[in-house]
Amino acid sequence: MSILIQQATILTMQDNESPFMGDIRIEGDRIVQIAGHIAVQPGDDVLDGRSKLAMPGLVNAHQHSPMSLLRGFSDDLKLMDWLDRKMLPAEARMTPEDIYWGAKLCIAEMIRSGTTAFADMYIHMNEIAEAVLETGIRASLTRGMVFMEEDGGRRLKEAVDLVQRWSGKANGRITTMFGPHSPYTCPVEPLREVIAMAVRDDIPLHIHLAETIEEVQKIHSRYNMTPTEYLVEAGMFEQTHVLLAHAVHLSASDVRRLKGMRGGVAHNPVSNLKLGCGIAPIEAMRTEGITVGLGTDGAGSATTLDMFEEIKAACWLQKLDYGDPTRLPAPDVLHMATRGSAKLLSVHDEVGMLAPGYKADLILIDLAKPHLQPIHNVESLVAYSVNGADVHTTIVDGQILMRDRKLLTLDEDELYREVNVRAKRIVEGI
Ligand SMILES: CSC[C@H]1O[C@@H](n2cnc3c(O)ncnc32)[C@H](O)[C@@H]1O
Ligand SMILES: [Zn+2]
Repeated sequence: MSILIQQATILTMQDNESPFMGDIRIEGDRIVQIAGHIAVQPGDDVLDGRSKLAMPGLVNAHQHSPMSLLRGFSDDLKLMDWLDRKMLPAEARMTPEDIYWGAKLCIAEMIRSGTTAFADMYIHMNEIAEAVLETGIRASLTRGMVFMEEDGGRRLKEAVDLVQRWSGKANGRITTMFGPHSPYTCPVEPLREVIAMAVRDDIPLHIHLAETIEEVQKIHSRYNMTPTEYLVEAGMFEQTHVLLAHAVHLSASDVRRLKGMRGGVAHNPVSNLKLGCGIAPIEAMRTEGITVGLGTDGAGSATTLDMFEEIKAACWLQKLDYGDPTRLPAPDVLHMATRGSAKLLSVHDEVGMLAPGYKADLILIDLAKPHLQPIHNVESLVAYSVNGADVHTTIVDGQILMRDRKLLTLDEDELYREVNVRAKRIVEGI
């Protein structure tokens, strides 16, 4: 199967390369050529790129995909109340089939808004993997582990099974991590056990860190440390790649401690804003050379999975925090949402950039709209003006998942019927 995109404005996200007009040839799952003009070959599926911008698909570095079923069910609460009183009781009622449909709802929204890969942490991960397999998106899947009660090793066994069963599946679209949920739900013994297993088998870790001031207080009263120090003391950063979600409440010395870490931080500005968590010190992390990517968190908290909203919110927060509009400029935030997040998912050697040899994970944005004209600066336009509804075409692994805004791997009517019935049953009486 070959695809030829003709005469698009191309933003490759390669270092020091300005946007230019040209063609992109895709063969199988890879980009094979990018040039000013590429001849059509027999059998090519030709996509008209005129008035469109081709860029790498966005990578959502922190998600809880089935929480799309809980979007709008419980808003305007503090994180711990929201989790304990609303989310956990609802999750206890979710069947594996609910998880499957919730993940599909989430994936539909992501494909529609230009996300081509995501990092997920949840329960019943086999069903999420099935949804990823069917829909064609790329994902790094993690069985989230809360160790506050003895479970006879069930969660850890499920995490190991996920890795063994799904790593590298779907032509490499599916990868896996281990997911101890957070410092406040993982006492040191099981945490050390997971870290040792991750080191032994070279499996990356995905964990929430320092999301709220309450978490900082809790960890301080339990261990007389910051949440970051707690993970450092447990040996988390010694030999493993770690994806840290949130990292809002880091002291200056916490940031220095993370310098040189493998992996990095998934910044979730919309969720942090909505839950009133605080502003993550993104500019300080970047100064220390820490990789920062962007994520949404689950739709239960963020409400939207549109990464273009995260891009805007990330810029606005750093500018506001420093009282300085030069902070987190457009090219840097786009780097975070593509190459930065791809690094957090350990796929940066083939995802996050448009280049020959890279995976064909890309989007076409329709620029023929009043809010996207005139075009002075493509990167500014993408960061500050584009939104998810402007995405015209989404391609992952060389497969077109959305064309002219029609989803090709999902039946939306069936999807909306299923999720409405299931969502109502799950939340009833909570
Ligand atoms: C055990 S699977 C993952 C677990 O995480 C919960 N969750 C969703 N959003 C957040 C958040 O912002 N901080 C901490 N935990 C969160 C989700 O409800 C699942 O139970
Ligand atoms: Zn989360």
